[in-house]
Amino acid sequence: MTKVTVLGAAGGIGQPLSLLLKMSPYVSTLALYDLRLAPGVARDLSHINTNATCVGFDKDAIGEALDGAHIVVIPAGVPRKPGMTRDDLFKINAGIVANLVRAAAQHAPRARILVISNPVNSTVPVACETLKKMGAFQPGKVMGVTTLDVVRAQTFLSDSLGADSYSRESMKRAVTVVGGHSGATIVPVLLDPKLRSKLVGRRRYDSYVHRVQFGGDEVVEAKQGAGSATLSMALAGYHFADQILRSIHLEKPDVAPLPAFVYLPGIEGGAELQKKLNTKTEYFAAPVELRRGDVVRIDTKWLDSLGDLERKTLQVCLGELDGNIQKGRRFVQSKL
Ligand SMILES: NC(=O)C1=CN([C@@H]2O[C@H](COP(=O)(O)OP(=O)(O)OC[C@H]3O[C@@H](n4cnc5c(N)ncnc54)[C@H](O)[C@@H]3O)[C@@H](O)[C@H]2O)C=CC1
Ligand SMILES: O=C([O-])CC(=O)C(=O)O
Repeated sequence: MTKVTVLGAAGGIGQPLSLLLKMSPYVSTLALYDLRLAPGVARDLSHINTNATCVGFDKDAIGEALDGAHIVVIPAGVPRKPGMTRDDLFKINAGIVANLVRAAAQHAPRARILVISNPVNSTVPVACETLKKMGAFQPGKVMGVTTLDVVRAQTFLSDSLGADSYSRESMKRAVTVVGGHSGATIVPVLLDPKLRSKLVGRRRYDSYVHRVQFGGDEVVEAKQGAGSATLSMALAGYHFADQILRSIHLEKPDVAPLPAFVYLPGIEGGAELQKKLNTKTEYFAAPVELRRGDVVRIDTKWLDSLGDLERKTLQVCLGELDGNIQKGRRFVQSKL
């Protein structure tokens, strides 16, 4: 019996993500919560003939929505409009994430918390610091969802190499993404040396990396003020949640370990990663190993396949990441 609660379930990401979760054989209860419309969305989904029971909750029923959840997914918050950076969302979304995480700790203390709300590089530190303050922080249970970067990195690699010879499906183990989830902090890492050699031309590599780093802007511009990526994000969020669900149900992962933006000092492999990267950063996205739905180890194998250009991209990432992290930490620490 596995309960998943979606906070922000009536939004652009929340609705299709809830639809995908309703199709999951691992979900027995799907609880939808939003400030508006969640009971309506839940009623709609509840007519689908899959086993998960889908229930929607009004704004003042967050406790009930969260009660006993094994996984809490948070896509609540405002999205970008053209001309904005993810960091511009911090003012509103940091408070939303802090309040929702506080409620999750109270009503679902054993839940894995999957943070989608932007800016992830700061909202994950907000979540972790909020939990630390409550004495409820379990590092292996808080994950920033960066799967969309991996989905894009695979799609754009196929585009860049020529989809006729290098299909999108065949890219699944060819590239991962580490670092963070905004602009220069997004670092694609090619795992297949043969493919790397095909991208060697400096300009080709640079334009590939740029497209992965700024893929979000492409969607924001194309949607002309009506929001950011929702459908591709719902799929990516579902892929990530599916790996957690499989792990809870003692099933083997069906894809290469996905990255998540996590708190390094609390997780095995975190100190090794900091040492190898020569950084003190406390948060970083890297492929993670799961056990019973929790992150138990950070994978460092990808470091062995780094090329010179990737090392440079990583240095730029680390330079930028710290400011995002400190912003999140300060937000919580300033609220005594
Ligand atoms: N991690 C990632 O890769 C990605 C993250 N995002 C982020 O996801 C967030 C949501 O994006 P969309 O779904 O497009 O936005 P949206 O505006 O369509 O939906 C957000 C939903 O959150 C709800 N909400 C706001 N405050 C809430 C609260 N306190 N409690 C419960 N629900 C609340 C709203 O009522 C709305 O239904 C944004 O911050 C966006 O930047 C978007 C794409 C990718
Ligand atoms: O770009 C945005 O604001 C939404 C997002 O995080 C993405 O699409 O990667």
